[in-house]
Amino acid sequence: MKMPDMPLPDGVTLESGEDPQEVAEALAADVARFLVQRLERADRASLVVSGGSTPLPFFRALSQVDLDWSRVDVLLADERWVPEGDPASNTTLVRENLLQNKAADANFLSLKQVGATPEEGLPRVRSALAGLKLPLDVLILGMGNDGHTASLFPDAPELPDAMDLESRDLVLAMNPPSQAQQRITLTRPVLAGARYTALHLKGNDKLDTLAAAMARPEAIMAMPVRAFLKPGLKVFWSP
Ligand SMILES: O=C(O)[C@H](O)[C@@H](O)[C@H](O)[C@H](O)COP(=O)(O)O
Repeated sequence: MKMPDMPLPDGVTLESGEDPQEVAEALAADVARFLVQRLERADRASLVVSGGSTPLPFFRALSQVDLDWSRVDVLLADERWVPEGDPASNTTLVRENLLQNKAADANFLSLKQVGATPEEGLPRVRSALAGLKLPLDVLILGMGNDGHTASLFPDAPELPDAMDLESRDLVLAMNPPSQAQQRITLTRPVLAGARYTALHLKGNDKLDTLAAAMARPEAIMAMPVRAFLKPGLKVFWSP
């Protein structure tokens, strides 16, 4: 694939192409290879995906892959606190596009549980995730142009807790004033421990944001995605 001319932090790789579909398929093939390897060594594997608009072709490509999906636990890195079926629901996006075809046998662990607010729903979300083994196996992150990833938003009052590497919380409620919906997110220590991490980006604007994130690696609270620009990260980008 063609690479944009961009210096990357040590150990971070970039795969890029002109065609978003082709890049999504390359990511799906890479993820599938990793999942198959994990399933040779472990009873189950976890696959953590992000919502938003970028992952749709990746979900559809991955859903066609032949592997033992009955041993894969799928969950979201973050969710908007809206009912299933709402156009903003990441759960609905995943159910309709990833948990289909060959992947219909996967076990889905939902971050959206009963409760008027994410704070109220947290105990049920923790119960839903009780069987999840850490470290996570595969993590696919997205990124917003404010430098958020998952629901680690720079303007969320809960950000210091969610970014705390000493925190033992698996999930936290997030209330960023910039967002239309309340959120729930896996915390940084959980996300950052994943065995395989990819950052899936689409659009020239995202490349500019990535360059801005790389320019000041230490300022992670201003752009939380910076916390994930570390050795082993695979960036997949298309215009
Ligand atoms: O629920 C969400 O919104 C996310 O999980 C979020 O972190 C997303 O990955 C980025 O905002 C990128 O979103 P786009 O793919 O729509 O640009």
